[in-house]
Amino acid sequence: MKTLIKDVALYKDHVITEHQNIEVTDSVITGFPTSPQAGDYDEVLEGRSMLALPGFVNTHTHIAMTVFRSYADDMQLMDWLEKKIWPAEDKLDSDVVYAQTMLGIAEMIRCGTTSFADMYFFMDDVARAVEASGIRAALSRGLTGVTPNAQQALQENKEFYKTWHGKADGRITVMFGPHAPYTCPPDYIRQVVEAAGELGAEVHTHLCETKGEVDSIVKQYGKSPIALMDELGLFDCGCLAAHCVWVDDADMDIMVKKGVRVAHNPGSNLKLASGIAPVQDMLKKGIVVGLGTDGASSNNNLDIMEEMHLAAFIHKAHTLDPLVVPAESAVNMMTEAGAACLGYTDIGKLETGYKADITLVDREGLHWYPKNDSMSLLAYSANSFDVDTVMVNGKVLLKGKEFTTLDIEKIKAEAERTKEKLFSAL
Ligand SMILES: CSC[C@H]1O[C@@H](n2cnc3c(O)ncnc32)[C@H](O)[C@@H]1O
Ligand SMILES: [Zn+2]
Repeated sequence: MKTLIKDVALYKDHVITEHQNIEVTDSVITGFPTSPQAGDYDEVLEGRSMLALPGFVNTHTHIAMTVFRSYADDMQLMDWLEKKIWPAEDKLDSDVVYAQTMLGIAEMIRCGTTSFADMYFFMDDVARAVEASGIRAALSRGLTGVTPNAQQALQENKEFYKTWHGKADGRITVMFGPHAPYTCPPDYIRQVVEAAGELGAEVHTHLCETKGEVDSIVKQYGKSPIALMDELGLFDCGCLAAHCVWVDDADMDIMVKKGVRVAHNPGSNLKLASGIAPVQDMLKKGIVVGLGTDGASSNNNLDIMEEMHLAAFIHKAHTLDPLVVPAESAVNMMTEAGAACLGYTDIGKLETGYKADITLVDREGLHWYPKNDSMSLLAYSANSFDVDTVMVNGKVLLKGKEFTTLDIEKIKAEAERTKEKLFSAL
């Protein structure tokens, strides 16, 4: 199958060049022909007025938490988790998780996302939804060491890896998902490290999200969560760490040394009043920082372009420095750096040999005029309604802002049905 994306503005090597063509063969970008003949292609996508970007990456979410959207607002993290979310999550089942995951995937595709990192429960159902929808994902079974099912959950993560890693034409990869230092005591982290190490799997965790978390870990163990996790070997697995709001210079030096990648979730951090991560310092030190939405209950949507806007804005105000997180840097976090966060080596760039995960953004909205700098317009003016076309692994999932494969009315109905079922059990 050969596809041509014709006459499109191309984001490549961190710059945007007008009037380019992209050739896709099966699942891979195979070139940028200068005079392509339409007759040589099975499918031609008109790119005039569009901007082609590497597919957007949501580096941290709990996808099926769509069911808890607008269920528990205006609370701080631990209150929110302990009083509202964890009791409700006890009632989840595989039917709810599948339906809500499909809803979340549809929302992400509509916003230009081509891959995401998830940590949750009923992960076989999440994987089935990823497989069916055509999106790409790095999935982990959420693990807590303080609950009675700690050992069973770890066993499930192992089985989940064996069943799904590399499946769905390579669109699914599996990580281990130790939830956080305050739910995973040292001995449990050691077991996770051993299990992940045996399989060669990476880990996805929450770290240093709130000041309270850091204070209590320092009090309990005499060191920061970052230093503790380093000592326990978690970073030697290859680690994607969500939040990292309350990290200091010494922590960041460890993160640089151990190649810890950060999922920055500005929307969730603002809504849960957790704080603002020192992203400008992380970037200066060379830490890979991607963007995440976190779950739809602490955001309250899965719109990664909104996170890009927030990232491009809040750090300027927080540091009183308008030069931090410039437009290109914010776009890079949503694309190339995001892909690196998920451990991908052939995704995140529009280059020959890379997987054809491509998002086309329509530049005809009034907010794209006058036609000044496209990078600036994308980072500061655009919104996800501008997303026109989404391709994952060479397959078009959204075209002309319409879904090509998903039955959206059915997805909405199932989301309603399973929400009713869950809440009637609470
Ligand atoms: C063990 S599966 C994942 C677990 O994480 C919870 N969660 C959702 N958002 C956050 C957050 O911002 N910080 C910490 N934990 C979070 C989710 O509800 C699941 O229980
Ligand atoms: Zn989270």
